[in-house]
Amino acid sequence: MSYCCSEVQKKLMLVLIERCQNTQCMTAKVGKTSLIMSLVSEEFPDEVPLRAEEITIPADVTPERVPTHIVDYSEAEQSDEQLYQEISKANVICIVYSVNNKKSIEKVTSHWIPLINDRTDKDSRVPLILVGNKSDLVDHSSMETILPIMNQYSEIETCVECSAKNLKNISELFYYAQKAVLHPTGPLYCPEEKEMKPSCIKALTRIFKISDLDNDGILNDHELNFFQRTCFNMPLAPQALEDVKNVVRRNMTDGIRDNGLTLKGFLFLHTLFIQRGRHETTWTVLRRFGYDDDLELTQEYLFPLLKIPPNCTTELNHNAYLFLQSVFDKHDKDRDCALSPDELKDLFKVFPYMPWGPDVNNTVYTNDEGWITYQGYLSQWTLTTYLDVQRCLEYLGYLGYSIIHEQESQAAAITITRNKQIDLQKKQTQRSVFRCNVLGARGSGKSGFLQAFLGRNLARQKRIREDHKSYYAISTTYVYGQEKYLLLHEVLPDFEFLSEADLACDVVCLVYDLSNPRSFEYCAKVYKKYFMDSKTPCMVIATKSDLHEVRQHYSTSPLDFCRRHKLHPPQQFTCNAAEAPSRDIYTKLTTMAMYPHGKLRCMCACNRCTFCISQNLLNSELLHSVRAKLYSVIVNRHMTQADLKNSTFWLRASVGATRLRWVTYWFKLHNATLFFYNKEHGSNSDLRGQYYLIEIESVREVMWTKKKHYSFEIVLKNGKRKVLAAESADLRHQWMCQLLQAINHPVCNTTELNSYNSETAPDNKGRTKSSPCNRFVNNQSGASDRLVMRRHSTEPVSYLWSSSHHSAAVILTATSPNNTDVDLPHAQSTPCILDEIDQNAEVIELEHDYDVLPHCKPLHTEEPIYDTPPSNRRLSEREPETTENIYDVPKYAFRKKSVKEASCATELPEITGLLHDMVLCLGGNSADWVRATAPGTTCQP
Ligand SMILES: Nc1nc2c(ncn2[C@@H]2O[C@H](COP(=O)(O)OP(=O)(O)OP(=O)(O)O)[C@@H](O)[C@H]2O)c(=O)[nH]1
Repeated sequence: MSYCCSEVQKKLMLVLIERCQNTQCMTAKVGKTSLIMSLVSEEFPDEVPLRAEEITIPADVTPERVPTHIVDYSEAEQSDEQLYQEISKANVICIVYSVNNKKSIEKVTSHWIPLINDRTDKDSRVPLILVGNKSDLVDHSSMETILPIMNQYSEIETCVECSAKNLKNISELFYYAQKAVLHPTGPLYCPEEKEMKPSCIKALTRIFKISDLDNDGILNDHELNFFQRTCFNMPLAPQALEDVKNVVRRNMTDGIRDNGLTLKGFLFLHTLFIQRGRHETTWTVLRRFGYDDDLELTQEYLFPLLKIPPNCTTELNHNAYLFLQSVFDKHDKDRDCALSPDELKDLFKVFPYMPWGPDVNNTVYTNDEGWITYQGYLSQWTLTTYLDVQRCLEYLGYLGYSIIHEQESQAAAITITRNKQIDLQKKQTQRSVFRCNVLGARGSGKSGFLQAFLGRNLARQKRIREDHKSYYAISTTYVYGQEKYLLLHEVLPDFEFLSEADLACDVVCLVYDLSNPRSFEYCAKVYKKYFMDSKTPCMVIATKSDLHEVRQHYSTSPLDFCRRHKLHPPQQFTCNAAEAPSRDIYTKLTTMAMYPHGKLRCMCACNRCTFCISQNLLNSELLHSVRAKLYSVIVNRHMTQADLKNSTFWLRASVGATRLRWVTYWFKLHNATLFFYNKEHGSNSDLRGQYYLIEIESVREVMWTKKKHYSFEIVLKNGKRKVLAAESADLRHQWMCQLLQAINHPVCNTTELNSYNSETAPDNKGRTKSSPCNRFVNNQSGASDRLVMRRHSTEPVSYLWSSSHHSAAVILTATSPNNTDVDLPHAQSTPCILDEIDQNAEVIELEHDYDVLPHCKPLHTEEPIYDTPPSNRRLSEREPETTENIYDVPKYAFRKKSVKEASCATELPEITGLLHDMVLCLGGNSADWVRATAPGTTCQP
């Protein structure tokens, strides 16, 4: 990767100075002005002025692509004051001496270096380049004299011998000057201590943690290759990888573990590069991960430009959820689907500070131990994105989102929703997050209402410390099969001063305590003052319904008030129950937020209008029993429940960002949705996700060649595929039938399916067997339309949604073959097909076609829904950005090194990546060289 001027926002200033203070030197001028003239005109000038004009070399003709100002200094023309000024402005200073003039060499240490150092801070010394001009006049090198000086002064970056007359090494001199500025040693390395500086170690440690995709403390081959590609945009040859590991192995005991690079080994490699004068490799890595010259993350990296138009909100897109899921998975070491305090600390180790305080635990779902669950974790990210998108971008930057997901910037994680006014006009929305402001008098039960959304009853709420209280609560709800986030915000009860933020929301919740006669008045007043004329839907909630209801001291009763203002009748609510409070009310609020126009249809409880009549019908016992009958008839036609009860139903799932692994879930087909759960007979809290059958295009058998797996594949309309496997051919057949039937496919009868049973079909070559005959496509528009219509037809049932799920038509048992901790019946006995997949290149090739599912989490948690909102499922098609590699390094130039190294200096290789570069640097005698220069050894740089 190279740096263009937009990446390195600096102009490089170069000051050339020479010794010319006494007569002797004046007669023996070292030729700095000639050097500048030769560079500019590409010929040696016969006559030179006392001082060259200040020149600027444009960025596009310099190797490092930064504009370079070259400033000449002449004692004859300039005062000391002017010289000091130029020194203070310079980014790099070239001290020119003449190789045939010993005195000019001596003056480097006796005059120039002390003069420059006196005018610069010790910690921010300007880099120096020693330039030995007139090499055409001698047939020996001045290096023997110069190298001890280089060792004495750490600020000397490089020494170059050149000839203005022969034009030898002229451009190289300027190249090194640029390089000294762009890839300075100072921030990286302490020459006195011969080790990397703490800030550099900190930055590289963060980089290591981000690159360690499975968080096992080592970079395995896959991760190293990914790292290599990310930083240097090219893969690493397997042999090169082995060579590097061998070098590290030979030089330190704990640099390699389990055939992977440990953090120690990683830091060792970088120390080695810096000592070898290959700072640019380390800088390339640092800059790729967002660091500037001071080893701070740049503003552009953390806060990319993102314009949010008015009336739009910000949400995370599918890609971002996938990334966050992989981050969660890699830190949830014990696989309990929650982050313990230690796991959370580990997750935020790549942050400069702890971003989540204890209030977060009261904002989102936690498990019984009070640890943030997977769903809680995603909810908190959703909340941050909604409320403070800049902060979200910053956090994503710390986690390395744009790097790991190969995006241009963190902004690629954000979806800016459509203007809300357009949503209102069109009466539909694509948004996934809806905000509900909760208002009510003091003590009316607002906090209780928020906490109840997180499944906490009153007894549990009483354990919350006052200083850990949160004014937000966020979780998911389902509205017509779509998962949506509902964000509740408790507004402080100050009637006179409600700010715009207190009022701006998608739905308002007016809360009063039915046991307190003075409670409703506040709601009525707030409604009349702020919401009566607004288009924001409102819902009145009568809290503490477990207590005795009293008459409200207000001119009208709450029910009459609601009727008069065409509001939904007050909804009774209590969180004072043994169980977790009901979630119905939250679903209603989300529905109102999604369909605000719906309030015109029915906000009454008159039992006379069409809406009320349909509502009663839909809720009627009769309809429920008819539905249940029909359902069981369909199910029983193809399978008995008993047949499937003991079946294992495998699902291919991706765990982490990169590895594919099989996990197993229990599946339940419910209406047009295939739900999958962590455990048998799972409830909402065990739900890991679902497929909407309407999204299924086809179902087909597949066969894994090496072992008998009763697999089949469902192909979604977006091209994604999911491979599932049952325990027997029969069960597979039944499942396929069931799914085909559920998608209204006519081609489903026992004979047809059996005749294409993969067990009997010969196919030894491919991973999967698929023929046109055993592929059933859900392309009947009629069928699809019917499903769509069915979905739409539920819309008028706004606010009447019922959260009750019908009992499972089909329940499959499942186990996680890769997780021996799983306490499930088939964990040991069921064959695992992971090995086969991993070994089979064909299978891996198909990796991108498969959707990613959350990893099986066997333990019970409180969370109700797991998967990311379907509306976010849009994968970016963008190609990864390509970057160029660094230019050639010139010949005959010496970076700082020992006499021994200098004597055998050869042309430096092109940089092609950390490890590749290492191998090239080391050459044939790599191991010997590394041993001689390893940190802590006696070799002097
Ligand atoms: N019996 C009963 N008590 C409840 C219920 N909900 C809340 N409470 C109690 O009512 C009191 C006030 O509840 P909060 O939720 O703190 O009320 P609030 O509106 O947030 O109060 P402020 O933040 O002070 O405005 C507390 O003592 C709760 O324990 C409920 O459903 N039933």
